[in-house]
Order: sequence, then C-alpha cells, then structure tokens
Amino acid sequence: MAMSEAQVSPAARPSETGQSPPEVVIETRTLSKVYRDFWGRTKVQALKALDLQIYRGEVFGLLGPNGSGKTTTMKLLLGLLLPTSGEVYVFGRPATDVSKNERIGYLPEESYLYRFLNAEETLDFYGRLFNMPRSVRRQRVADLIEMVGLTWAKKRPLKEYSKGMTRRIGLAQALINDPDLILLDEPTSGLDPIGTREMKDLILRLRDQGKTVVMCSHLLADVQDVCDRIGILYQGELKELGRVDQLLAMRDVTEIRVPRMSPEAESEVKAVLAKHGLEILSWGNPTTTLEHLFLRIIRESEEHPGLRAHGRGDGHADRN
Ligand SMILES: Nc1ncnc2c1ncn2[C@@H]1O[C@H](COP(=O)(O)OP(=O)(O)OP(=O)(O)O)[C@@H](O)[C@H]1O
Repeated sequence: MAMSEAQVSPAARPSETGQSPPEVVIETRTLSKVYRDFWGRTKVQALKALDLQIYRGEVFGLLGPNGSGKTTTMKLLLGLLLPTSGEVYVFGRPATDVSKNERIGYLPEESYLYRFLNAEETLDFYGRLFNMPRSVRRQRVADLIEMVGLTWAKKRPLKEYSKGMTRRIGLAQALINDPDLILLDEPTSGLDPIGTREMKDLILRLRDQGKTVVMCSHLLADVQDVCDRIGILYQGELKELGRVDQLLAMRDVTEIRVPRMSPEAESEVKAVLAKHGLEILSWGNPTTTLEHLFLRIIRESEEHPGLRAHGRGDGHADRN
C-alpha cells in the first residue's frame, strides 16, 4: 500500500522521528497453547512461544495457513482461552482480566446472532449488555447501521440477510462499545468487491481515529491493502514479522513510472541503460488491479444505466 507521510502508522514513527515509543496495546511473551484431549494428553501444540507487540493506532495482520494458530491467538487475547505457558497483556492488563474486554470489539469468523431480531434490535440488545443509556444507544445504533451500509435493511430479520450483510452487522456489533482495540477474524470473507472495499476503508478509518485493529485473513491482497505490519504463523510459530511495505520492497530492482513515452525517448532511454550494462527486466504499460477495474465499472454503470461498451482491452486502465 502506498502510504503518504500522514498515513504512516504510529508504529513507524519513533525510528523515523526520534519521538517516544508508541503505546503497546498487546504484548505476548513466550505465549504457548497446547490443546489436550480428554485424558490430558497433548493433542495439538497450537501456539509456540509467541513474542509479539502490537502498537496503538496500527492495523496488524495475522497470517498463516489453516490451523496455524491465528484464531487461538485471538482467543488468548480475549481471555477466552488460557495459555499453557507464557503471558498475554492487553492494555497492560493480563488477558484473563475480563474488564479489559470493555475496550475490545471482536468480530469472530462466524457471528452467532439472533436470527429473528432485525439489525436495530440486535445492536440495541448488545448496547444494553454494555449498560448504555437508551438515548446514547439509539444514536449509536443508528450511526453504526449507517456506517456499515445497512440502513435500507435495518428492519429485516437477520435470517433474511446474505452472508455479506451478516458480516456487516457482525462488524457493527463488534463496534457497539466504541472499542479501542478491534479484533477481526476474516473481516472481508463473504463480501463482494464493493463490500470488501467498504470494509477496508472502514478499517482504515478506525485506524485514523487512533484505534488498533488486529485482523486474520487468508485474502492476502486485502491484508496488503490495509495492514501496516504483519506476522506470519506456520504451525504455531511466528516465522515473519514486519512492516508490509518493507517486507514487500524489492530492493535490487528499480522501477520508474513516467507518462507514455515517445518512440524517440524510448530508444534514448534504452541506449542509456545499455551503456550502463543494465538488462531491461520488463518494459511496457503497467496494469491496474482487478479491484480497481471492477469498482470503476460498477461506478460507471451506476452513473450511466443501460448497455455499456465492454471488452476494452485497449489501455484505458487507471494509472494506479
Ligand atoms: N478446541 C480445540 N481442540 C483441539 N485442537 C484445536 C482446538 N481448536 C483449535 N485446535 C487446533 O489448533 C491448531 C490451530 O488452530 P486455529 O483455529 O488457531 O488455526 P487458524 O490459524 O485460526 O486456522 P484457520 O485458518 O483454519 O481458521 C489446529 O491444528 C487446530 O486443529
């Protein structure tokens, strides 16, 4: 993700500006989890000696293949599971201290919501669990429904919701208590490209408000798009950790982008490169992303209903 100076997360700032270190929101120290069977025998070592710090105001992505320990880590952070060994601190308190959960919002991989309640009733119910006064609750519910784009369906029972709509109401529920830390398990799963873009924009908005977001996802393009830092788990071990832009940078390749070149300029540039003994690894027009193309077509179709000329593989791609 190309980040402007203003977008750089607090996690990146100290080394660049010499300011005081960022606030640590999550800290795990040699955190391990073993699932045991009925007789107490080791069944699965789900997490092995995880050392991790996550800072205020960053979007952190936890990646890994199926069964690598992502959900286990989330549950340990929430205090839903107890570690076999090691420590977990959230907001400086042990994860088992449930009072810290008042500052956490959690979107599980599958939301278990009451199918016969509508969106308003669902959020009102969760607002009541947080002892929110009626007037505050009413406003918060309306704001969240608007934020996740479900105003048009707010009176429909959740059993009629599509997977994408269910994901949205799940997110609204996770945000009901205006949490400082938001844990999202597969936030974009089941969403169409528009819903995915909206979810990603929402995550970035939460980050810009100073919230901390930790997300697990198999959708790597989404992770690359929104995460400041990632950790990659494999069989319960942290194999890689770092800033996305730094991990993905190809330091031994130089890329230059200029507006379309004239044939004369092209041959001159090629001559200069040859003079310096530089082999051209690729030359041509860059491509846009499929997400960009899809969103542009939908936007244009909304603005101009009716038949659309298609099949333009002729270089009309967006520049970025
Ligand atoms: N309750 C449980 N009892 C026994 N083993 C479990 C339990 N929950 C998870 N495991 C095992 O722990 C390991 C890690 O599981 P976890 O659900 O944390 O992985 P994950 O990375 O979230 O996977 P996925 O991408 O499939 O959601 C897996 O081998 C899983 O089978």
